[in-house]
Amino acid sequence: MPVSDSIDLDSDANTAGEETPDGLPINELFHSLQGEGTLAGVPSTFVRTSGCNLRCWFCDSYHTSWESTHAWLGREEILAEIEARDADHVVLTGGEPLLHDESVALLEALDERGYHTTVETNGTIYRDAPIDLASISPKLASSTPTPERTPEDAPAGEWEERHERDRIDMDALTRLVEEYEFQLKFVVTDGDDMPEILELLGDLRDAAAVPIPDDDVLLMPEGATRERLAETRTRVADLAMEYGFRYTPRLHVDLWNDAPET
Ligand SMILES: C[S@@+](CC[C@H](N)C(=O)[O-])C[C@H]1O[C@@H](n2cnc3c(N)ncnc32)[C@H](O)[C@@H]1O
Ligand SMILES: Nc1nc2[nH]cc(C(=O)O)c2c(=O)[nH]1
Ligand code: SF4
Ligand SMILES: [Mg+2]
Repeated sequence: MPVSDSIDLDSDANTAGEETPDGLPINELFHSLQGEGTLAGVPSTFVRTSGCNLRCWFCDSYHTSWESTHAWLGREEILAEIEARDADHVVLTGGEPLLHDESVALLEALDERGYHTTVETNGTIYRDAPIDLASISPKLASSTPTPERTPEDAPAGEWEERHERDRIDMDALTRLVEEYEFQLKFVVTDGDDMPEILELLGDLRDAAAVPIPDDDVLLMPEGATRERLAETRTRVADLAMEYGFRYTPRLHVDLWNDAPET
């Protein structure tokens, strides 16, 4: 059920506007199977924050980035919604969840309660928090919203420069891989993406004080719908075999296509 349907939007904590000290802008909160990465298939509660510092043209969470919509939920309300869902894995995603100071406090509260936490992040922001798996998806040049590749109704061109400037922060990436158990999950369309992935990995391996095994590098096919995935996934699986990286499916798209709260 959409969080906006299950929660009283008129309560003070949900007033749209400034970020409250103990609350987060929440786009949706739901129970599903982890669809991506090394924990694919694990029953998990997803907490999707609103707001992003990037604007990938392909973003499958349009309402957290291009057209940010949300309810404001207090920390205790979020915890109660999570506890009501009975999964011991929690996935904090967005939007970009690490934009928000409050994400740290939420992760601390989840850690105290014994949850396994995965944070889905674009890797541009480092925060010190109890994160069990940093699921980092650095954005390649092919994600940049050029005027030809901007979603319908979105402001054309406006975000191109900013996205291109901010999509890689080597210091943040380095700290994330050094401090947390991690996976690097690249969204791939075709072989043209591979030189940039190899270059980025080379730079990160030079910068980081920890090993970055190929086993922790995952190629994920670009596609927010079954139709689109049918075009990209075999090509991306072939690239994973060719380069010796892992392939990750997008199980939730196979199972539920682009339905919300899946
Ligand atoms: C919506 S993002 C939120 C977390 C964070 N902003 C990020 O990009 O990692 C969650 C995951 O979905 C991936 N993603 C978004 N749109 C996609 C698409 N069209 N095809 C494949 N993966 C996509 C992102 O790369 C990321 O791994
Ligand atoms: N089932 C499911 N698995 C996911 N893994 C990462 C997701 C995300 O949007 O961050 C996601 C999602 O949206 N749904
Ligand atoms: S960084 Fe993540 S949430 Fe932000 S626009 Fe890209 S895919 Fe969407
Ligand atoms: Mg998703």
